[in-house]
Amino acid sequence: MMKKIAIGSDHAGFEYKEALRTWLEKNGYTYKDFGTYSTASADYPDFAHPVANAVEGKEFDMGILVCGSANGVAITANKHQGIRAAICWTEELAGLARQHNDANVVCIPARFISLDDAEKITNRFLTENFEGGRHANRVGKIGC
Ligand SMILES: O=C(CO)[C@H](O)[C@H](O)[C@H](O)COP(=O)(O)O
Repeated sequence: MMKKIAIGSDHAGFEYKEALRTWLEKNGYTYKDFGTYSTASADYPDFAHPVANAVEGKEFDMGILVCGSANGVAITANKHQGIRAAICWTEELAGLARQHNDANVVCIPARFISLDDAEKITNRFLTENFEGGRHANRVGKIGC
């Protein structure tokens, strides 16, 4: 069964979010777009909190957040008890965020990576499995 995805960005991530929505559609994912809906200046917590709430509430399986550096959306999402948000700027980091950290939100720095890399990161994050074992113990100690 395909995962249900919550996606959001601020203005700096808007164009990549739009492209990632197309990528999600092409690849058969169901998603909800939590905004922003234009390149007008916007505040990343207004989109990161709703995406985090949707994943935390188990309405969606995973989240994708995009802003300029990915720092703002990651800091915001990680305020939520059930969220493990990881900033990923390579495919390998996306794989590790899933394998070792069971991350459930990927945070993409649109101003620092290519769109092609953002798509590869998204694909890896959504398809990689958590390894469990020693990592399950460590993730358990995070407390979320
Ligand atoms: O992480 C961020 C903020 O902490 C993001 O990179 C924002 O997208 C960035 O700050 C937006 O900057 P702008 O100068 O308002 O376009």
